[in-house]
Order: sequence, then structure tokens, then C-alpha cells
Amino acid sequence: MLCAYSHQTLSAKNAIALDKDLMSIGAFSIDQLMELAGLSVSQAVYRLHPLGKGKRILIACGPGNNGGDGLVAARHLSHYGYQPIIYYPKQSKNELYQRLVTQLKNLDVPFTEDFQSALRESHHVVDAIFGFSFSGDVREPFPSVIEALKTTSLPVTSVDAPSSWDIEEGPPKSGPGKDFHPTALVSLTAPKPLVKWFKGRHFLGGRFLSPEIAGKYNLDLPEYSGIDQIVELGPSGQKL
Ligand SMILES: NC(=O)C1=CN([C@@H]2O[C@H](COP(=O)(O)OP(=O)(O)OC[C@H]3O[C@@H](n4cnc5c(N)ncnc54)[C@H](O)[C@@H]3O)[C@@H](O)[C@H]2O)[C@H](O)CC1
Ligand SMILES: [K+]
Repeated sequence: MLCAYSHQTLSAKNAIALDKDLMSIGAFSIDQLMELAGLSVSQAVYRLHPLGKGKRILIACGPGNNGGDGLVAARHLSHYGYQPIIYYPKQSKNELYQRLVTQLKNLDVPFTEDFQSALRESHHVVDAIFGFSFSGDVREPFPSVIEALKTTSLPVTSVDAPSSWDIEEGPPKSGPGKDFHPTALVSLTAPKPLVKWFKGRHFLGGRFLSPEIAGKYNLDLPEYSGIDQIVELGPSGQKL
């Protein structure tokens, strides 16, 4: 059931339903949505961490579409002049992801299996491990990665959700994600309820909503400006 009043967040259930609507009513392909999502993430990293602050961006990618957004962001960051390095331990055999990997290899973007060493040599980390389909306890090989994201002194930008946070209930009370508070968050399409617990810089990205679909979910979101693919929000999703 959708709420009758306007709101600024999207439950996990509605995020999945809206994603389906974008591909049916909206006539988007998943490639297009992922490209726009990853482009938004790359713009947020550029805004938070201009090239002069250090070029080495470690991108941790999970097995699903959140990881795909990270792969797309890495390609754009490479074109902007950054030196991304990819940690992608559970690679999907799906053709879409294979093509994203090939595109990065064609740009000589390196892949690593050693997250901890890559972290020591990086200037900024993108957390594209889990998004709105995360549930349960974090499974291998990701617990030590989440633990490292929690304890690193580097800025961490999370894609759509801080990985390991419950989409509705926010930070976990135990496990590797306990007390994990990333520096920045890029909410895609609309913030999720977990933003109630988020305290850092917060951007909205994924500029693909039509008035019809926004209306169906009663979303009251800020306008993007000019050619921007992101718009900054308050930590809990308030309009600034
Ligand atoms: N409309 C949009 O906003 C769009 C958002 N995009 C991005 O897609 C993700 C959601 O993608 P999805 O594939 O549904 O799921 P996730 O990437 O969140 O994760 C699924 C993946 O993770 C595994 N998994 C789940 N729980 C665990 C766990 N406890 N431990 C280990 N592994 C786990 C699961 O098995 C799957 O393999 C959204 O957040 C956005 O980032 C689209 O790119 C574009 C449209
Ligand atoms: K994430």
C-alpha cells in the first residue's frame, strides 16, 4: 500500500516496485538506469573529492546492481582523470556486468583481490557493496571489508545505502557494520528510510523519474539544477 501523503523516502518494498515501474511504465532498460545511477555517483565523488585531493579511488563492488553502479562510476571517474581500483570479489556472470568489467579493463583500470592493501594506497573509497536488496547478516567475503570501511580514516561514499545497514531500520546493532557511518551517501531515485540515522553529506542521484512515477509513489523530491545528475540534501533527506 502506498501512503496518501507526500514523502521523501522510499521503503525497500517500494524501491523494488519503483525499479520495476521504471523498466515497464518508464520503458528504461537496466543498462540505462545503471548508467545514470553510476554517473550520479561519479559526480558526487567529483563534488566531494576534487582531483587535487588525490586521484586514487578504491571502489568496492558487491554482487548485485549496487555493485554495477560502482563499476559504471569507476569508468566515469577514470575518464575524469582519477585512478580507480576495483575490488569485485563476487563477479556476476550476467552479460551486463561482464561488459562493464571489459569496459574498465579496456581503460586499464586495475582489479584487486586484496582490499586491505588497496585501502592503504587509496585516497577515497566508494562503497558499492549492497543497496536496497541487502538483508540478513553480512556473508563472506564482505565482513572484513565492512569492518575496514568502518575503521578507515579515508572518506567513504556509500551508494544508495551504507552497506550492511537495514534499509528500514538503519545501522545494525551487532556485526561488522555496527557503528559504520560513511562520510557521504548517494541515494538513488529517492532516499530510503535508513537516512533517519545518517549524519554525513547526502546527495540524491538517479535522474530518471517521470512525473507519473514520482506521483504514483507520492514522492516530494528536490529539483535537479541544470545538467547536474546530483542534488545535495540534508542528512535525513530534507530539502536544503
Ligand atoms: N531505481 C533505482 O534506484 C536503481 C537502483 N540501482 C541500484 O540497484 C541496487 C539494488 O540492486 P539489487 O541487485 O536489487 O540488490 P543489491 O545490489 O542491493 O544486492 C543484491 C546482492 O547482494 C547479495 N546479498 C544480499 N544480502 C546479503 C548478505 N547479507 N550478505 C552477502 N550478500 C548479500 C544478494 O545475494 C545479491 O547478490 C540499488 O540499491 C541501487 O544501487 C540500479 O543500478 C539502477 C536503478
Ligand atoms: K552501498
